[in-house]
Amino acid sequence: NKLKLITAIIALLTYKYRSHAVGARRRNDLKEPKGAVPFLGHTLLMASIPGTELLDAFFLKNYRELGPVWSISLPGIGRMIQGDTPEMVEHVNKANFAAAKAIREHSNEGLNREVQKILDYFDKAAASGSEVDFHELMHAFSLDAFGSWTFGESFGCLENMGRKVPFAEALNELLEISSGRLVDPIWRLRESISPVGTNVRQNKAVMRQHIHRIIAKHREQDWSDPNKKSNLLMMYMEAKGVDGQPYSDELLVDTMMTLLVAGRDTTSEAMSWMIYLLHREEADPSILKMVLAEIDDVLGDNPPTHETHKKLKFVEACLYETLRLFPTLPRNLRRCIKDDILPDGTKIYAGDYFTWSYYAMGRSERIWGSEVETFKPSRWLAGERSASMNKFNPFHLGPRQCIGQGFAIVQAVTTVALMLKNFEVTLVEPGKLPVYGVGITLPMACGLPIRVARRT
Ligand code: HEM
Repeated sequence: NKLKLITAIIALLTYKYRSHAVGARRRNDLKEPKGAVPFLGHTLLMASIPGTELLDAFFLKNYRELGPVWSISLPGIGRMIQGDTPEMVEHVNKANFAAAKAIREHSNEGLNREVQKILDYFDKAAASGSEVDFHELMHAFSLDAFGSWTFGESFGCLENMGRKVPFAEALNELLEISSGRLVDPIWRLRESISPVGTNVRQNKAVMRQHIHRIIAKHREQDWSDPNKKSNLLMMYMEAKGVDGQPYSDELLVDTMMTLLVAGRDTTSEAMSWMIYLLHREEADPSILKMVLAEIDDVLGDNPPTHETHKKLKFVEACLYETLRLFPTLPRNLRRCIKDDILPDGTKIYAGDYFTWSYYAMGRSERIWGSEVETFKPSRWLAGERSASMNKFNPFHLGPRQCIGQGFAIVQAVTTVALMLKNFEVTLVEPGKLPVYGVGITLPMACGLPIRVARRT
């Protein structure tokens, strides 16, 4: 009898979960990619696609074949409804989030100092004719620039290219591990029984101790000195939380870690994709010409300042256009807290995930029309800019907008402007589209080899 009962339960469960994952609701009203299996839903399908093809071979493909609304189910996660229209993304994000305050304070001085290190590095590479992995260089630079701006102290990655910087190593390893979690529903179990869990703890400790040291150093300085140099960490140390109390050191460390993780790869990878798009074989040469003309005109022989960067409108437009084609935060998601109906009538239930792909939206003919494939910075210039922003913002719009947007734009625009003002860049493989890596952001899996020559 027991055996019969067990068989009956298994048969019942197999019937119930015949086409979707355990824990997810069955939805006949939603389109789904073919390939779901009992209990596991779309897990095997997703796992069968190499991470380096996931955005194109899964998200973009399904968007093109199934339309802007479709859905998958994954065990341990549940139902994920993918909705890639500006209206749906806006609707879901109108939830009651407290608006984050944008970080507007940043110092050009620290940034210019870090960019100078790249120029020195390029000078050596130009003299020796050697290749530079631009993608790797940008990762190192962004971490240093972030340290300079946030704590008034660089991490020294640029000076130590090719050598190990413990903080950077720990960060890289942690980012890689967290990217792996995205495609592995049982990552908790895997990490608890493998050395990966220990790695996570050790790397976190390296990073946290470093930031604790910097906080302690800041506490020792004379805060009454009117000439003291301020930085972002000091602003947080002076701020008070909702309870009226200053932030604890643990919270300060968490905050710095969050900013670091949110800001380093997104910005550095954006610069890599931008340099690629401006110099690839099929690039329209008139665009680079306009970039150079603007840089020469605005910067002349002076270092960039807050004022000059505001005038580099075409360079900024190139950055936005880069982020349309290669959004360095390629996907996003929200967990719905209440039952809701999307603007197209699709029902979404509490506990379901709503997900959207900036990558698919940036490449959608439905949204951009026939020139979707063209790198056309002018769509982000006055005249077309607000229409483009309404369709898509790679920094997100509304209350959950990226708080580092201002910093990212200043950093990317200033850095690219100073590099191109001084150096002519050539891609080693101008006809080859870099393969993107697996990640929360959009890295180049094999880097971006370039050569540089002093611009005359
Ligand atoms: C090209 C560079 C960047 C891109 C494409 C980007 C993109 C985004 C996007 C799309 C969001 C919204 C996430 C969500 O809604 O869940 C976001 C949030 C955020 N970004 Fe950025 N970001 C960039 C650079 C930065 C930088 C430099 C920093 C820090 C200095 C930063 C800090 C943050 C933080 C803290 C949030 C969370 C805000 C919140 O949840 O209220 N980002 N970013």
